Amino acid sequence: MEAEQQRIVVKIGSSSLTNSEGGLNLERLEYYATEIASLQKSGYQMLLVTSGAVAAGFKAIGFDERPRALYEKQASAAVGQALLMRAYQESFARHGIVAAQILLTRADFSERQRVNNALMTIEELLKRGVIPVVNENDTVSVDEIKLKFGDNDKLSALAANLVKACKLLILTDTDGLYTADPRLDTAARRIERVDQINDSIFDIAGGAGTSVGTGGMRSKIEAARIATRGGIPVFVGKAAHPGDLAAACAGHGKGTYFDTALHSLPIKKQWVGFHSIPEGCIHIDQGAATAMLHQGRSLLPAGVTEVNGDFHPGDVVEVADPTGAIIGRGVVNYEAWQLRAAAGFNSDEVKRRVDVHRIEVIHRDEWIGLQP
Ligand SMILES: Nc1ncnc2c1ncn2[C@@H]1O[C@H](COP(=O)(O)OP(=O)(O)O)[C@@H](O)[C@H]1O
Ligand SMILES: N[C@@H](CCC(=O)OP(=O)(O)O)C(=O)O
Repeated sequence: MEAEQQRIVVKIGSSSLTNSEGGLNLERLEYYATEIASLQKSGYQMLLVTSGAVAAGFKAIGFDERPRALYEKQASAAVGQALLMRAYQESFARHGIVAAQILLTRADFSERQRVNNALMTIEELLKRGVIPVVNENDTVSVDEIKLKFGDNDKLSALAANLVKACKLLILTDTDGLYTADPRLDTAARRIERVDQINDSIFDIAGGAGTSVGTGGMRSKIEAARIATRGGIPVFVGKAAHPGDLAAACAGHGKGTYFDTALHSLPIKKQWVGFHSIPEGCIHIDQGAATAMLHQGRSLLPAGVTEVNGDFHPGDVVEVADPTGAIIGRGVVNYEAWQLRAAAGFNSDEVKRRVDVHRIEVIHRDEWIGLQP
C-alpha cells in the first residue's frame, strides 16, 4: 500500500472529551479534530472511534452524574451522540473536512454481511476524504457481557482490523501503561514498550480512572492484544498539545507502544477469536487443556467434561478449563446434543454413538487460545 493510502484509527475515550459533571469539553474536541485533520493532510486516511455520548448527554436530561442503569445510559447516549456528532462536524468543517457518523454493535462484527456493508460504507467515505466517526450504537446494544462493547477500546481494535489500519492510537487521560494505576500509586513508572501482552501486563492494568471512563487500562490492553495479533501496532497514551498526535504516530508520543505479535493471526483465526459471538461453552479436562494450549493439538471428545448451550457444526464456541476459566475459542464440528452423547468417550466409542463428519470436536486449525 502506498504511504498516502495508509490508514490510522484514533480512539478517544470519554475521559478525554468530557468531565464528571457531564457535557462536552468543546475545546478538547476541537483540539483532537485539529490533530486528526493535520494527520489527514499529511496523507493518511483517518478513522475516528469516539466515546462520550453517554457522558455528553446525561446532564441535558436531568442526571447529576453518569447514570448506571442501561436504559438511563441509552437515553443519555441518544441525546449525547447527536451533540457529539454536531461538535465533530463543526470542528472538522473548520478544516474543510466532512465527518460521517457510523454506529455499530458487537453483533454487526459477527455477521459477514453486516460487517461487509459497514466496510463498504467506510471505504467509500475514506475514498472521498470523509472522516468516519464511529461509536457503539448504544440504543440497540444489549447490556450483556458478550453482546456489548461497553467501552470503545475493543470496538476500535476490531475497526482497525476491519479497515487494515497501519496503526491504532488509543488516546486517554493517562500517558500510557504504568506499573500500577498512577492515580493510586505515586511510585508507578511508565512502561515505554510492550513486546508481548502476557499475564503480568494484564495484572498491572486496572479499571477506569474517572466516573465517566468505562474500561480502564485493562480494556485497552485487551484491545491492544486484538490489534497486535492482527498485525497492527498500538499506541496507548495521551495527546494534549499541538503535534502530540503526529508524535504518537511517529513513535515518540507520550504513552506506551505495543509491538505487533510475532506471529500475527490469519484472518480466519482473527474472526474466530475476536469477531464471532460464541454460541456455547465446552468444558474440558486438564489434559485436553494442556494439549490444546501448549502442544498444538485438536480437541477430542475424550477430553470434554461438560457441554453448555445449543450450537451446531460450524458455530464458534468457548472452551473452559477445569477451573472454569475461558482458555480459547474454536469452530465446533458437533451438534450440542451429539457432543453431550460423545463427551468423555474415546474416538472408537464416539463413532459407535454418533454420526459426525469429523472426529475432532475442534480442529487445531480452527482454534485460537486466548490465554495471554
Ligand atoms: N496500570 C495502569 N496504568 C495507567 N493507567 C491505569 C492503570 N490501571 C488503571 N488505570 C486507569 O485507567 C484510566 C484510563 O481508562 P478510562 O478511565 O476507561 O479512560 P477512557 O475514557 O479514556 O477509556 C486512567 O485514568 C487510570 O486511572
Ligand atoms: N458508547 C459509549 C462508550 C462508553 C465509554 O465510557 O467508553 P470509554 O470512555 O471508551 O471507556 C459512549 O459513547 O458513551
